[in-house]
Amino acid sequence: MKVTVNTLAKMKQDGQKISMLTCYDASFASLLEAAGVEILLIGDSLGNVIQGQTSTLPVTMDDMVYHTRCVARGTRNAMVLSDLSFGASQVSPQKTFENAARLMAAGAEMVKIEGGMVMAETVDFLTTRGIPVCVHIGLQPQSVNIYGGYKVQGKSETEAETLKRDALALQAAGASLVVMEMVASSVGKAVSEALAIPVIGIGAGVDCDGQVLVLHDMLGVYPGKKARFVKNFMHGQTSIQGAVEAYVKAVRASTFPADEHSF
Ligand SMILES: Nc1nc(=O)c2c([nH]1)NC[C@@H]1CN(c3ccc(C(=O)N[C@@H](CCC(=O)O)C(=O)O)cc3)CN21
Ligand SMILES: CC(C)C(=O)C(=O)O
Ligand SMILES: [Mg+2]
Repeated sequence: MKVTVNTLAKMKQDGQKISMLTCYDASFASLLEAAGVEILLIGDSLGNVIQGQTSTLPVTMDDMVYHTRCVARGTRNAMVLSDLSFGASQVSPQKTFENAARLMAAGAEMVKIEGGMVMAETVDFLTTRGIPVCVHIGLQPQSVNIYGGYKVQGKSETEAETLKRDALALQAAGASLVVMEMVASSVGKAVSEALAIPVIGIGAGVDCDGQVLVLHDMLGVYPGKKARFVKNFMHGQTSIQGAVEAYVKAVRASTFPADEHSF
């Protein structure tokens, strides 16, 4: 059955964990959805894992549209979610809509935007005009040059409160989904409990409503630096299908992420 915003909302209500993985092409799209992955994210991490860049900043909207088309052709039931690339969502709600519309025309069913409270107006603009939005809070990789590195976010009590306040404001603005990256497990739990919409964590602890990893990280084929939140699911498996099924099973059973993958 087709995974929609309603499916995801019901899964949160029923306490069923949501599995999400990044995906960049049609062959992996059909493999991932056959293994039970609910959401396929065409992430701008394709800059790192497909293009060999050292950050996501050089990725263009043309790149995102191309990979979204590839994934959409291989997908029947999973939800297709695409990142807006750096520069595509920062200028104005109007320009963001134009870029998001390109992704939707290419086969995306929801778009993801990095940013906190500052993106509330944009979230409202898109969602009132037909485009469901996922907001990416906590560590926002497109802001790596502001942070001076990929660092855990929401460390102090006040920062954690700001994160929760931002998430609530974005939900009120119409967001359907949250991705929360690299925050303490206690923050992941608090934000997931505070929100009605599902929160998908990456390095945000086991108490989020779902989990996401970069495909190449969880298959152990990315040659770059491995973040603490990454687990190689090929260990003990003899096929990629088996590794992805093990990931889905671990997310559903809340055995991933373990403490060793959390902050
Ligand atoms: N292959 C890949 N996997 C990713 O998860 C990913 C990308 N690429 N590209 C875009 C962003 C960048 N991300 C990153 C990149 C590095 C760290 C990292 O080095 N983390 C360290 C530092 C922790 C700290 O300073 O406290 C870690 O040990 O987790 C984390 C997330 C997540 N995204
Ligand atoms: C790490 C995930 C959440 C992402 O945004 C990406 O793959 O680009
Ligand atoms: Mg991204």
